[in-house]
Amino acid sequence: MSAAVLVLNCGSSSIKYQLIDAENAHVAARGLVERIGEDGGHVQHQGDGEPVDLKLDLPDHDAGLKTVLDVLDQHGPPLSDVGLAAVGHRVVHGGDRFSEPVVIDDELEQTIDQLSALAPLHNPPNLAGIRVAREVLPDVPHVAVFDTAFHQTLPARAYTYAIDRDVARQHGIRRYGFHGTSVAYVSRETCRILERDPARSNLIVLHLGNGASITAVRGGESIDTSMGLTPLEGLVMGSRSGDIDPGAVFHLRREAGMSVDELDQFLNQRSGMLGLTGVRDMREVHRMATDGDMDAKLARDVYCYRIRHYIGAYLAALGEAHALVFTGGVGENDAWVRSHALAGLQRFGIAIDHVRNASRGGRARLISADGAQTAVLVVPTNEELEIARQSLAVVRG
Ligand SMILES: Nc1ncnc2c1ncn2[C@@H]1O[C@H](COP(=O)(O)OP(=O)(O)O)[C@@H](O)[C@H]1O
Ligand SMILES: CC(=O)OP(=O)(O)O
Ligand SMILES: [Mg+2]
Repeated sequence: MSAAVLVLNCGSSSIKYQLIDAENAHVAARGLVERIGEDGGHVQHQGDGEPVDLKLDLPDHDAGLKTVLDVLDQHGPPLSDVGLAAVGHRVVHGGDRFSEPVVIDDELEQTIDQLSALAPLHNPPNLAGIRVAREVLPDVPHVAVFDTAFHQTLPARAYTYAIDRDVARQHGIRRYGFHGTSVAYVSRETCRILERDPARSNLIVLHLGNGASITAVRGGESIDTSMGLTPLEGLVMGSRSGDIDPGAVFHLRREAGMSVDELDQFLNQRSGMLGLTGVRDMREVHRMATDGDMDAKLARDVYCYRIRHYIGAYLAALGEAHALVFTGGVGENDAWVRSHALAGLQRFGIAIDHVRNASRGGRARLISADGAQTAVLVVPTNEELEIARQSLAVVRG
């Protein structure tokens, strides 16, 4: 029986896809569709032949996804030959309804639609992808894998905001947490590498990508996480502010005359590293800092200090951490951020070896100093493989 899963991660203007064998982790094809709904649409595909690079206008997700299927047909491997077991969809917000992946039907589509208000940047494109994919691949089960699912174990004291309980209940205002698929994968990998029993392991997982979050994991379960009602809270991100006094929002509404939508856009798309420096990519921030740009230097400092602040909080929440793990584009590649985020934590049992930290390569590795109490690791995430595995498990029951 085929274990092939087509994994789709539909963003606002992009579609990332992989065709994966969920049993042996073999990737038969992967690709990226960019600039959907903008000028200069772009498709990059790597199947079983030469890499494919196409420029064509893609008015919407419908056109984007149909192009993916065409490219698979022409450049391989065609889905008709593969015999798909499932299509796995990344869905960012699942509210408090889903602690497991779910086979998608019309009712689930409606629920994801209702949850769009809580993740306006993420859920609408996720849903657009689901609708088109179900239409063009009607005979394959489609599975939703939620970013929020792994965090459904949060205790009430960690997910409750101190506001009027009736208002909170009525509007679903609580911490949900995101990046859960990545955190679940990375946590399991970490315990496997360290040969630790997950049930007896306390971990702090830092997912530092475009979005960034930190999670405290005890016994394989999330017990606290930095993202909240939406993926805006917590760490400083590429274009999102992370933590900010809500009073600043009222102040900007009154004094700067920003509308609610403008404020939403301001904090989600024009803040974070982009707001502080004018660029969102950490590599660019480093280049500017090296050239002496004071804003870039401050931004790096703010970014790392916020991480350290949360590590302190989660050490206190866990009592002790057996491992601290970096993942995501920044976490996996940025030795400077890793060493500055952990600076001064030796007394808490956290110390990195600078030679190990500076070593490159896409593989999981230990970077802590010999003798340090807490293992520090870099573990590349693989959300697509995790989605493929979870999707296959659901359809096989
Ligand atoms: N070598 C690098 N050094 C520092 N940061 C990097 C490096 N490579 C990628 N990044 C950062 O990682 C970000 C992308 O992270 P990633 O986890 O791949 O993103 P996404 O959240 O879209 O999945 C980029 O925006 C960039 O800031
Ligand atoms: C939830 C979230 O922030 O996702 P991403 O990092 O992909 O933007
Ligand atoms: Mg990501």
